[in-house]
Amino acid sequence: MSTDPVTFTSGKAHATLLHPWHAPDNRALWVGLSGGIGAGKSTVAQFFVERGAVVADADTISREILEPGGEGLLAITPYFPEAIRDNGTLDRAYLAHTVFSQPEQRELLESLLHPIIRRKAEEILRTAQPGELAVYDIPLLLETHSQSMFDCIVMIGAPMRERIARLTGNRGISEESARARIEAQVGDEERKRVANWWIWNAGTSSDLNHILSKMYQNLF
Ligand SMILES: CC(C)(COP(=O)(O)OP(=O)(O)OC[C@H]1O[C@@H](n2cnc3c(N)ncnc32)[C@H](O)[C@@H]1O)[C@@H](O)C(=O)NCCC(=O)NCCS
Ligand SMILES: Nc1ncnc2c1ncn2[C@@H]1O[C@H](COP(=O)(O)OP(=O)(O)OP(=O)(O)O)[C@@H](O)[C@H]1O
Repeated sequence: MSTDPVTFTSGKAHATLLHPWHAPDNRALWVGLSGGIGAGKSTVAQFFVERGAVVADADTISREILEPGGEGLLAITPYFPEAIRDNGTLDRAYLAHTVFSQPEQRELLESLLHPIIRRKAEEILRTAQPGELAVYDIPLLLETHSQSMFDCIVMIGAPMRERIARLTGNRGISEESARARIEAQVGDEERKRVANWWIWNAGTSSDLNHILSKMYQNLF
């Protein structure tokens, strides 16, 4: 019997089953999807959306709760009053600069927002029925110690140079800002330690789609 890991390859991209896992038979399969900024999580999440999965997106929830009147904005206002504009909206660029240049400010912000984000994500994911996929797209899966929520963890990585190029090119983020966020996140070696599936998104978008299709067949 072969002990080679299961790997699907397309061009420079691959998906490898690093740690086998078991699907539950009486409820939805909960998948944690994570990876560093710009590695390709949202692209993978979209793949799952197109196949009918229930998907919760931590960044989207985080934005929603920071809208005027949102639970998150109310929680952070006493601690970050200078980040709230006169019209009651959040100055996200100002807050980003504050928290990504001062780790203790970032930890404060996270301690206020992460419990709310997690509660709202769980509300969404719990709507998935047995036989369905519940996928949580969460950049800070490891940093928030969320591993135990999931049956299967899919981690995605990509070469640093390409992540920076994709972020500065497609998303209009400055290189300095991208690097500050990368430094605030765990590295790929730590991610691989908990990953059931490891996706290396070093090829084209079509390579990524190809290996995702293979991995998806393997999930059921
Ligand atoms: C600081 C904020 C206002 C900056 O907003 P901005 O619109 O510039 O970025 P956005 O929210 O779209 O996040 C983009 C990416 O930045 C990275 N990022 C965001 N927050 C963090 C963080 N606390 N630590 C490390 N990386 C982070 C993630 O990779 C994320 O995908 C915002 O990111 C925020 O409120 N962060 C705290 C909440 C949080 O931890 N969110 C991450 C999901 S749990
Ligand atoms: N294989 C690829 N080839 C070229 N571009 C890609 C590839 N994969 C993703 N991209 C693009 O790179 C950018 C970052 O990808 P994506 O938004 O999926 O990353 P992310 O991990 O969700 O980032 P964030 O942490 O900011 O949410 C997007 O514009 C996406 O379209």
